[in-house]
Amino acid sequence: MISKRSICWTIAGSDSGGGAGIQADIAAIRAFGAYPCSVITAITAQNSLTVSHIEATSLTMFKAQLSALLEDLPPQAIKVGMLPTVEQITHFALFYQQSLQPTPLIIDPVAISASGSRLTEHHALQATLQHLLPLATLVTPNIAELELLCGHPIDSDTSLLEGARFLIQLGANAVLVKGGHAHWQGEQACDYFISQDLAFCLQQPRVCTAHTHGTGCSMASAIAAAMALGDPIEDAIVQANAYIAAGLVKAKAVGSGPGPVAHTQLPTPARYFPSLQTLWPLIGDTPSIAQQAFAPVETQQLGLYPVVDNVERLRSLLELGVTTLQLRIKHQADVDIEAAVLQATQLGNQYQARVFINDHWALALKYHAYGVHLGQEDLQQADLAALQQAGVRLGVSTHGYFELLNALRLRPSYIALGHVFPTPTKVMKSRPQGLKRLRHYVQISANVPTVAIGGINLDNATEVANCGVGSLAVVRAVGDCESDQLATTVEAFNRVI
Ligand SMILES: Cc1ncc(COP(=O)(O)OP(=O)(O)O)c(N)n1
Ligand SMILES: Cc1ncsc1CCOP(=O)(O)O
Repeated sequence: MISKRSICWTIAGSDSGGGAGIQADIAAIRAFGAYPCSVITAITAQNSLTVSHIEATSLTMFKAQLSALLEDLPPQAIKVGMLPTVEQITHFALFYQQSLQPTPLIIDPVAISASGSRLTEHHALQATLQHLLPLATLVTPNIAELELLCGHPIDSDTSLLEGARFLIQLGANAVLVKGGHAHWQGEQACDYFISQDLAFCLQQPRVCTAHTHGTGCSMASAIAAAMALGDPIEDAIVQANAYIAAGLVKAKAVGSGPGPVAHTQLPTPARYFPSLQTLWPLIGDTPSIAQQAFAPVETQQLGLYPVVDNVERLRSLLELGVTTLQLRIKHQADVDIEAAVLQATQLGNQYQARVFINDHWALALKYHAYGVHLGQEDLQQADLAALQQAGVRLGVSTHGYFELLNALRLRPSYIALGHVFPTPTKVMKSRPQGLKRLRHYVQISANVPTVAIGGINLDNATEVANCGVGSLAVVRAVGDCESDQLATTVEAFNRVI
């Protein structure tokens, strides 16, 4: 049963041809597993060749739909497509502020159909800029829509980014410019995401097809659906990008003109997932990036991976034959960290084990540790180029699709995927990812060794291992063991992984 918690509204026009507008939105929202509710703003008479007639819904009917839904089916996210009249735009802006804020609001600024027909009143553009954009969690223009909104030609990455920045200056929280028609980009199509503090592009080989009808509507709805289900905006965008890539590959003609993007099932196969490029200069930051892959860990199967906070426990585990370990010392003011890193590194060398140092990359570099484990925030401070050149292995934490792509970009020695289950060990900003996502993340990680972490114990270790991960990282399952139980616990994990 779909719970009330995953209701996603689409506020858009009906496409009688079935490929775009409300019809596409409902298909995409359903495919993601959210529950679609609709507010119809206009009825269009169209087929795959042309739009022959448009009638805006009366303001009374528009208001009635919004009120009916609000009363009984409040949304977890909203997608707005075609709003054909100024009065609909101004009414919705007020209604959203009074009754719906801060529900995520994804605005696809539809103004012209793919066949070239104008879909909105002349003054609708100005009203969108003035009333709607400042409320947007995300605006998702294509190149033609961005040109209309910002009033200058978009014919290069530079003009595209200027256009996106203009929308942010108007108050939009974030902008995703879809690069499907950015032909200067050549064989690769890039979707650009820009917000105040993050800028990245998602790159895919361009799919050569004429059957792109409904791509914009479906993309914005997919993002809204993923957010309704609780995904953060970056993860929603990555999934929507993969969903559309798969939809374009599978798209077919239905009438005699361009056919609609296909609506596929999730999870989408790994080959449809984009690669990520960061656009650091845009937000005034240029962290060090290694040019080459990090030194390998020599195996896809790192096995049991205890994460411990003291050198004595590390030594005991080495004596029991554990070959992958991490020293993770946090918030222990009385500990001499440098001495602990040196000892842990020396013990690792002595037992020929893989000892990773959490966070303290400069000390790991100084004492030439086997490896370092870093979180996503740490990646911006660490001298990654120096670590890679020194042959220090790199493990990276990830907590979702976006962070996974960000980690893959660095070609690390392993990728940690978590947290799989709830854990009291650490205050987490993200949700538990669960086994279904874990399995999907392993597929997307391709040949990079994977490590699962978070809430793993002997009761659930087998089902986690069955997701295809090469390693199980545990804090409590080994750290909380009495010394006399340590050997039995290690043996039990070794039988699983
Ligand atoms: C294998 C492995 N995965 C994740 C972590 C988490 O590290 P932590 O320092 O607690 O947090 P972030 O680095 O993810 O911010 C780990 N230590 N080991
Ligand atoms: C450090 C860390 N990073 C993600 S979850 C986690 C804690 C895992 O601890 P436990 O194995 O006790 O659940």
